Amino acid sequence: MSSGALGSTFGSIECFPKSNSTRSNGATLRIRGNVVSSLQTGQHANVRAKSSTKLVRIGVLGASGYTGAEIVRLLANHPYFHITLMTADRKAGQSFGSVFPHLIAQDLPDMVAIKDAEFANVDAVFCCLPHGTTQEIIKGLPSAVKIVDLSADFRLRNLDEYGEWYGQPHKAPELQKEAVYGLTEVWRKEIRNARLVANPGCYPTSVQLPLVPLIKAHLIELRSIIIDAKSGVSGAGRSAKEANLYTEIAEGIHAYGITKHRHVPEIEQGLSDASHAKVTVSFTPHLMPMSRGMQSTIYVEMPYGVTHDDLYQHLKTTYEGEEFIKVLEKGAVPHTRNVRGSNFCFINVFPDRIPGRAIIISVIDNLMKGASGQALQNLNLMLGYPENIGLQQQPLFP
Ligand SMILES: NC(=O)C1=CN([C@@H]2O[C@H](COP(=O)(O)OP(=O)(O)OC[C@H]3O[C@@H](n4cnc5c(N)ncnc54)[C@H](OP(=O)(O)O)[C@@H]3O)[C@@H](O)[C@H]2O)C=CC1
Ligand SMILES: CC(=O)N[C@@H](CCC(=O)OP(=O)(O)O)C(=O)O
Repeated sequence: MSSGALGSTFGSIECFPKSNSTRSNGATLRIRGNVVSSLQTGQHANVRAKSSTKLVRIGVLGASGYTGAEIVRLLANHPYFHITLMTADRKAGQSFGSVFPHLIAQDLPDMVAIKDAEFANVDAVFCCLPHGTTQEIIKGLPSAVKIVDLSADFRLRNLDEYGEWYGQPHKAPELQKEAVYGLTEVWRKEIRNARLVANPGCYPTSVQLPLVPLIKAHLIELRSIIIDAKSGVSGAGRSAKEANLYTEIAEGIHAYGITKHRHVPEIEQGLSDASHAKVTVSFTPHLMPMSRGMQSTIYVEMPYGVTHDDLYQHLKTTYEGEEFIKVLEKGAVPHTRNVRGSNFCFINVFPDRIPGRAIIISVIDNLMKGASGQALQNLNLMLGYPENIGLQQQPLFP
């Protein structure tokens, strides 16, 4: 099912295939007319819809962090998912509304420490924990529980590479084998059947969405791919760090992780899969004085005879039916502010003044398509729902 078809499905939920109405955990979902209208009329009606259906029980591990809070925000508009477990570390024992007052209107369980979490009451989890802590926790989950892991712990297939870039040996190699990489528009078929999805990093999402189709179509040279990327500060998580103080970030921009950022092997794995050859990239991330948003400006060389217009047309055709990937009108510059708070990725292609080269710009919201938005898109797919449920909010502006 392409997400292009989902727009119409969303407005006529009674037409879901029968197979989508019975869950493997025995919970039965009855989709009724009132759910359709509640989807269209927002939160209040949505609560009504939730109470009239048997819901998928969701755990949010690391709910007191930025990506956890974003999942909770999105699930407020999800008619079939209901949060039954939330965990925190330093903030365990606190109510979610006291930690995130903007979400105080939701009826949610208090946050507990992982050691006190009761997984018998969950059907699926979003794991929003720091990398390194995630592997052991996931290893202990009941096998029936579906998992979308937002950390980097299951993204790299090569465990030696994981050890090298993350500075510690992998603690769950057997689980790594079953993990499916969650770049939805590229691995949709595999994600549908997965139990464990490794949600991509934010930078790798913004880079691979434009480059994977172009590489598959042999429209760019594999050598000399240069990625200049910029992120909002929420990309670094919510825990206090001196380098992320307002005074260190405001009114300036700086590069970091030059030549050794841990997203390099993830990007190279995805591009190498697309080309069936080893691809290497120059990648330099920068920190920007904004809370959310991410831009990757990508400089590529084209084979003789290929023009930037060929790249543009190919991306336009590839993503024509996709709800969340928008290749803009020719010449329009993607702005991070135009995707803020949404699951969109905006892309465009420009000719370089140097013949034979092109410049690709891709923007996302790092907390949405770069993390929690894509994670929800994936869990929807894994559980047989239309992938856009809970994700149709438009960008915030200004
Ligand atoms: N922020 C972003 O844009 C993106 C983040 N990611 C990844 O998603 C994951 C979560 O990121 P983010 O939400 O930004 O991080 P935060 O630092 O904001 O949140 C981390 C969460 O994990 C909890 N936690 C920390 N240490 C432990 C531990 N040892 N055991 C159990 N729980 C713990 C924290 O609890 P408490 O606060 O109570 O201490 C908090 O709930 C990370 O792996 C990150 O790399 C991926 C893509 C983008
Ligand atoms: C601004 C900032 O610090 N960003 C983070 C990337 C966030 C992300 O996607 O991290 P994971 O790969 O760990 O999931 C960083 O550069 O480490």
